[in-house]
Amino acid sequence: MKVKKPIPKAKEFDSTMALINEGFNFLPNRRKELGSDIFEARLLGKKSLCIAGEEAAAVFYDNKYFKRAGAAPKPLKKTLLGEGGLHGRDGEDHHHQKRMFLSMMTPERLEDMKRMAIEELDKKASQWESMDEVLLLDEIEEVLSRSVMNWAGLPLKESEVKQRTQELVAMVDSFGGSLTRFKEGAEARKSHEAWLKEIISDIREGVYSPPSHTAAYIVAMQKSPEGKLLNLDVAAVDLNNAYRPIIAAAYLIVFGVLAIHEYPEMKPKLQADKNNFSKLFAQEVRRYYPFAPAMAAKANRDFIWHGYHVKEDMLVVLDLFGTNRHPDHWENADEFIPERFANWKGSPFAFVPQGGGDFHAGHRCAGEWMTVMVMQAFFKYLTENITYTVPEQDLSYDMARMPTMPKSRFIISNVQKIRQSPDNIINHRHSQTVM
Ligand code: HEM
Repeated sequence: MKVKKPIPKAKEFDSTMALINEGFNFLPNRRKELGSDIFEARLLGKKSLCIAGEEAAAVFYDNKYFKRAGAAPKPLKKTLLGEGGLHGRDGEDHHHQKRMFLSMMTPERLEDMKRMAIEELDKKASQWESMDEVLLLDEIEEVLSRSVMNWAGLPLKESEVKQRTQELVAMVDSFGGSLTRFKEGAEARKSHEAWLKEIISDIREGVYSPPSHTAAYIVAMQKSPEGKLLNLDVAAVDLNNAYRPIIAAAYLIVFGVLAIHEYPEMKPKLQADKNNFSKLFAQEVRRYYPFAPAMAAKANRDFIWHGYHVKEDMLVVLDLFGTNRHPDHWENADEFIPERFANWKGSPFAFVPQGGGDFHAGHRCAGEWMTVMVMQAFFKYLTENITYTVPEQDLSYDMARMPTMPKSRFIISNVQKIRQSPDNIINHRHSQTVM
């Protein structure tokens, strides 16, 4: 970890606009310019400490030093995260709700999600065969949205699929500073939460009875440590948190398809899947391509770190994207090399595309196992079960847009199914193991 003393400051009086303009590169750019993995910057008018790397992540995810209450910016709560949900909780209150989320992610339930998603993908692929051009990002968003709402036990009517999918997509696509996307995300959240509140009320009144292992049932009937059902608004936010985020995997799946296109040697390796290559590939896609730029927390006490006095309530921002590419931990960090994961010793703090630390005790993403499993299964399906061509298009991606994706949203043509059934993917043994 590179630390310059005294801890340097970003050049701008307030760096919020620079963050919006530079996007994923803002934190890495400043670290490079300042020669330090720790620097001070003013963000949204608040003095903040920006940090990166394995050691930084270890401190950031230590509950002794940090809390989440009041850390997330307001616009994020109106769109991506919702208000009052798991992300902003601390201590036993957080642990209690986190246990609920993790109870949904049993191996059986993860298998259910993989099967449902691959079945939907296989149905879509049949339609793609008669289409001139397929907009892959949009199609995968719909596949994931249909399957995850089914997985979550929601009563989704065919006539509602478009609307509810668009709402999930608008919430996920809302961060990063664009006013239009913020407004769409906020509207989507209002409409989606209103729908979820009706469903939760129906479950509580016995009017609607999804299976007891589904997210809808679990959240509707979840009780606080004092034995009370969750407040309806909070229950809607948490139920949404239990399935909406899989939409983020659509962006990463499309980036994986981009990698397959740009590095032609990947396709035969994925098909052969020697030493579980598809898992290594999914991990490298999560490390290399940008999705979540950073996380914010607040210091819950005064403490000194690398000679810097972190004051209670100070905002601290961890560079997730930059940590995944930190040269201290990753050799040739800016190159796409799935094999690096074959001998990777594992670290809860150096590889943080979905947050770091411990699943139960901390804020590490509750959906990480599901994400890896779904990504791996999709990469296998897209290389083993169909063939397609990639027409001329703009596949570049804008690092200033958060979240980002290939500008063309990845178009494929001439799709042909080469297997009648998706069972080879559904029953594949190696993608059944989680992390
Ligand atoms: C590509 C897919 C995904 C990405 C990039 C992603 C990213 C993240 C990130 C960065 C965090 C914050 C970590 C922190 O607070 O320090 C998080 C938390 C969370 N994620 Fe995900 N996530 C993904 C998929 C999922 C899925 C599929 C689910 C559930 C089905 C999910 C549920 C959650 C929940 C409930 C939290 C809050 C955990 C807590 O505060 O304790 N995520 N995710």
